[in-house]
Amino acid sequence: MGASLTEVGSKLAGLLFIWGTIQQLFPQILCKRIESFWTRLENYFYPYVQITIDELTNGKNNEIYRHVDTYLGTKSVDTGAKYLKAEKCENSRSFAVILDEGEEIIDEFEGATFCWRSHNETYTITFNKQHREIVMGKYLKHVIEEGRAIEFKNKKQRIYCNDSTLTWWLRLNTMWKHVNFEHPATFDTLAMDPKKKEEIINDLIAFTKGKEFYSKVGKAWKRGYLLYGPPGTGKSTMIAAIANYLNYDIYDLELTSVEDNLELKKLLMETTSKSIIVIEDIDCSVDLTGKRKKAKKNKKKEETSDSESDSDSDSDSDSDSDSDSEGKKKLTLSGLLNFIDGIWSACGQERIIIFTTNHVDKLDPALIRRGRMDMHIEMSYCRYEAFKVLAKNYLGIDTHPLFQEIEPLLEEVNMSPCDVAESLIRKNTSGGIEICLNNLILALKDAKEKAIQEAREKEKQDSEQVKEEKPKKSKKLSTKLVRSYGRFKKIFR
Ligand SMILES: Nc1ncnc2c1ncn2[C@@H]1O[C@H](COP(=O)(O)OP(=O)(O)OP(=O)(O)O)[C@@H](O)[C@H]1O
Ligand SMILES: [Mg+2]
Repeated sequence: MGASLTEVGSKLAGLLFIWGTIQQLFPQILCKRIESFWTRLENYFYPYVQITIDELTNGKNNEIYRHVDTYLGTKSVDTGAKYLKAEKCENSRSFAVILDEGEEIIDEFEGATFCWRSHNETYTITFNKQHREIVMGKYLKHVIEEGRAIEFKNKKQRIYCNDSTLTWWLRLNTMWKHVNFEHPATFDTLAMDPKKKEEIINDLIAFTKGKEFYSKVGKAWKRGYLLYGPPGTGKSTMIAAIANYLNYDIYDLELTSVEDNLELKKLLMETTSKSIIVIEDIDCSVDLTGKRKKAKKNKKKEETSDSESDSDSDSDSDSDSDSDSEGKKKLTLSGLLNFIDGIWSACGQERIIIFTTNHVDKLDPALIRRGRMDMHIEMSYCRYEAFKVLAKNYLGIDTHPLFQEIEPLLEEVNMSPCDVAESLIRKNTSGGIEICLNNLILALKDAKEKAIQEAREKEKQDSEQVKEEKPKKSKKLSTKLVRSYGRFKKIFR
């Protein structure tokens, strides 16, 4: 009896085990079958994929969301979306129009259709799964680039300066101080030879479109311009015109406020792409031997203690200017050269470096060699073509009978565009165009007369100098003759 009970028990246990196994196995297989069937059914009735772009990712602003926002804002006009929001964006010249909550728009790209929906600070894009490759490979990239380009076009330009008066804790955050840049200069208002102007504009266009070229030839994407010429010929105005043309920010680097090479490097690292780094009057900022001139703030000190400054400058010239061998921190020419085209100079992309000077001959050739300063642009005195631009700007005229008189005078006289503009700017106060032009003619004649007088005086001075030197020479000759006569006498005595 006991044996038969044990047998029944073990058989029951076997049956329970098989039942458990069946229970475990079948639902999974069944579920999988149902699942795959459902997916097939879903794909058949709903063959779409959805991508979500949130405004915040890990608590930080999602850059892609912003670009999508801008892109869809501009698309909303063409697609006839009805529910929109207008927003004033920080650092933007105009307000932005974006999709309102729940609004949808349809966008098309390469024959594919995409449905965008704004919902709860999120954008969702829905598309047919057969367009997955287009979306991943091209479309999203296109949306981001377009959005970025629109933002760039609308952004307010800024001008930055390196401020040595910033306290050290503020400098930890940034070494540059900025204000909005609102200079009205453009290439249209810039008075210079039209061919030269066109050449510069073409060079700028080639540069901005040169991303692939620069990467192909293995060069950092940057370009250097040297602007040289007498005062008042439009060097600073040209910088403003370039910045406005490209919509770039300007970093106005005051070298005399830079402590040492390391600080220069830090300043460089804090500049952004699509910007112009300007060093004005470069010949006044850095000694051509590579030594740094005293910072402006130390000027007074120098004046009061001449002897101190003498010994200082001596020690400067004694030391090897391009090395920090004595552990002294300083800004050197080599530091500046590294700033322009050392490996660190490639820490940002699409950057322009501009130097200006009144004395190009004073600059170290290493500083302005091609490759560092790719284009040397001479800003010269106002000739007839440049004058016509100024006349158009200041007087609103293309031609005038008095131009015939002005043209030859401008070719003869060296007058800066700044001085020419000064005569033309008095249109309102002087009473009219003709009076302005006559004033200019008088100013040009005066300048011509002055130049002739100066030339005469110089000639006179030169001839007097020659006269003074002649008796000296003849005196020297006679003493020589006397001496040699003495020797001659000695020999034949
Ligand atoms: N080529 C120019 N075209 C239009 N305006 C000019 C030109 N040159 C000078 N001006 C006028 O003269 C003023 C002085 O010009 P700007 O400051 O550009 O000269 P600069 O060459 O930078 O002089 P500096 O060498 O003294 O710095 C400008 O405000 C501008 O109005
Ligand atoms: Mg200037």
